[in-house]
Amino acid sequence: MHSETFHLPADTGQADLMDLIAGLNADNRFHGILVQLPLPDQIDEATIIESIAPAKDVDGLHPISQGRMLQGQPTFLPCTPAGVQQVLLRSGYDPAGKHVVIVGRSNIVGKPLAALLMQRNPGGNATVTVCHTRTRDLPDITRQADILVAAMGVPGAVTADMVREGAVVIDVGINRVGYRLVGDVDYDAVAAKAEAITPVPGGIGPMTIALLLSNTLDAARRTVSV
Ligand SMILES: Nc1nc(=O)c2c([nH]1)NC[C@@H]1CN(c3ccc(C(=O)N[C@@H](CCC(=O)O)C(=O)O)cc3)C=[N+]21
Repeated sequence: MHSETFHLPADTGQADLMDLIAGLNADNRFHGILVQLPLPDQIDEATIIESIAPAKDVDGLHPISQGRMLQGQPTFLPCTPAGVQQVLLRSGYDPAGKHVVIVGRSNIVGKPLAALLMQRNPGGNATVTVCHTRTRDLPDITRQADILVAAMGVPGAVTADMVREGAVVIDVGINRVGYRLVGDVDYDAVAAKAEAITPVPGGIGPMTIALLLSNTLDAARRTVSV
């Protein structure tokens, strides 16, 4: 597999980044393109993501990919949400009929995960609640979760009092605290209550990478027609 990383200076202008993407869109040595987020302030993220050819959008963040996903059509699924879905299915926790509470509404995790898990599709059929910074009585709602997904990007934000005994807890957080990598869940205390929990590191992060490779393989096989 051929792969290249383009490290650009932090002050790169929008036009230069667009030029690079246009070149990669047209270069048939590359089946997939991922623009690492977040981008610096001088660059408009939405414009950049929309400049990626949908056929190479292995990150699943292009509005065409997300629109197709929302409508339940086959497309590149965003890697972290698809990784969460796979870890649930492969661990025996089909979300169908379950109350999934997602804390966090980012374009890269919370919003697309909600769309994915509510689909009338295998791996979907969940009842989904999305919580965020303006949610009132957050612990009240998280305690109703059969499956609780922490995706707010705040280290240790999900504490044991927020989790129902026997819940399944998915920690999407990747936070660097000093030299340590920690999730959004207060792991030890929550693990004592949960039926199952994903650790950080060694949980959803590696699943995200696996789904990125899976999408890239699909792109190379052209199984996704876009
Ligand atoms: N367009 C875009 N798509 C992304 O998917 C995207 C992004 N931008 N920007 C940054 C975040 C973060 N992210 C991670 C994926 C895997 C690990 C991972 O595998 N971490 C290892 C540990 C790695 C270590 O120890 O440094 C683990 O959790 O076990 C971490 C972080 C993807 N992101």
